[in-house]
Amino acid sequence: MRLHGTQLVNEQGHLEIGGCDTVQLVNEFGTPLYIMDEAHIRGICRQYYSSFVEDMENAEVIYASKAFSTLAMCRIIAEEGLGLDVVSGGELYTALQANFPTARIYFHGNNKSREELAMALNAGVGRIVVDNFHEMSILNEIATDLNQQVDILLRVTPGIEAHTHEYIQTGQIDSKFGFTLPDGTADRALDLALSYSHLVVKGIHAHIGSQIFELDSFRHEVQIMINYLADIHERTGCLLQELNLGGGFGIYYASGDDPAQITDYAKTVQSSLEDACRARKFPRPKVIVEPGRSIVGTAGITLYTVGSIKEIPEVRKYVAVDGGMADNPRPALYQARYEAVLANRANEETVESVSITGKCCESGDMLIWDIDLPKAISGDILAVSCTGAYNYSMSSNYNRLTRPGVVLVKDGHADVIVKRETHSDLLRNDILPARLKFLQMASR
Ligand SMILES: Cc1ncc(COP(=O)(O)O)c(C=O)c1O
Ligand SMILES: N[C@@H](CCCC[NH3+])C(=O)O
Repeated sequence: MRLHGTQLVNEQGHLEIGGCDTVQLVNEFGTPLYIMDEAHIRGICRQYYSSFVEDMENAEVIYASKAFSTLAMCRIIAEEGLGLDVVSGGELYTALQANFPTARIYFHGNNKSREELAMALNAGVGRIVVDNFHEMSILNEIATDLNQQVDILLRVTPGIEAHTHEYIQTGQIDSKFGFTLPDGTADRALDLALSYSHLVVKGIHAHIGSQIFELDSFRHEVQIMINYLADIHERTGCLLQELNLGGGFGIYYASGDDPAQITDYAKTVQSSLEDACRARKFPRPKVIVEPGRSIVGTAGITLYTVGSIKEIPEVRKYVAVDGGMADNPRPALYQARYEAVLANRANEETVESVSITGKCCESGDMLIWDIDLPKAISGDILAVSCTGAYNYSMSSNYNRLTRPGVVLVKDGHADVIVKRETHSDLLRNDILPARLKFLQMASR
């Protein structure tokens, strides 16, 4: 397993992260357990800040909180000077409860409700990224009622098919997101938005997908978007000066993944902006990027305890852990690949190929197919790496499994930032109607 951030193997042969021995973390907090490496998250935020905000003129980095949203994470992002992308009332509520500076919040989503839009306007979020005609009209109504002028970006679908899993492509024409650019829908949306009394169009947004390695996809996106801004200027006289390019920058999960550096990504954006603006004689707009996965993905690991082991001679050896698709649905959803190590025996030679399965009642509940490990025995601790993004945030209670806790580690300190759920948490919203209570007592 490739080590990331502050991870190392210590003298006891244990995996360490944030100065904490993972075996001790398990003794203290149990498994399954998400661990987040604070120094690594902050280091990546700083790389983004210096490559975009400091090295480029007029740029902003906003963290896509869908990747991992908690109070502590919102605080870290605020402290690092980044903005925040939220896509629901829940993500917005989390940010507000963390006292995140509201002017730095961008509100996304393809089906925002009236209540969510009103919540965003009352909170004073910086930008609403308008996705569709329905939203535009209700947003104008709410803004009129509140007597507010609302700064918006229009989300356009540029017609780019980025090389990534089809479930996480978003820039292609056949997408639920945004106003289609090539067929003129985006033009109609802009004209309508300009006619609304309480909407102020500041710029445009696109997001072409996630876990993208090819920098050319981003270059292509910049060209299309600058051309579009220049077309808008020529057609309407309206000079829009904000260009949000979305997120999507890929990370390393397993061998074969070869992501570029954040600095290369920034240089690609900068040079393609300059080229495209020069070609169209268009003034360089403010550029915004909204990475999620690449800020937290490699900063997280998940610790599990090995339980049952099933060997089918000549076929496969299944090593089962005490979590699975409920805490990490990505392998089942996107055939995502992960690396892992036995955290309590991290120096040992690998001797066999096994497959790591979870404890859900599904054959597809696999975390890793075919991984080389030392001979695992029940009680070993398995650490799966690069689980910081879209794991906790996509976790579920399937099979009534309790969600793991999240521990933030730094310089030998370990703080619980999300409590482990208990069985009673599972019932917190259950209600037994009196009729059923009666039936239950009668059946005893
Ligand atoms: C609008 C938007 N912005 C940003 C992101 C973050 O993407 P990523 O986590 O790939 O950086 C997403 C997710 O794909 C998104 O839909
Ligand atoms: N949830 C996806 C990424 C989609 C991001 C949001 N548009 C993943 O885990 O890879």
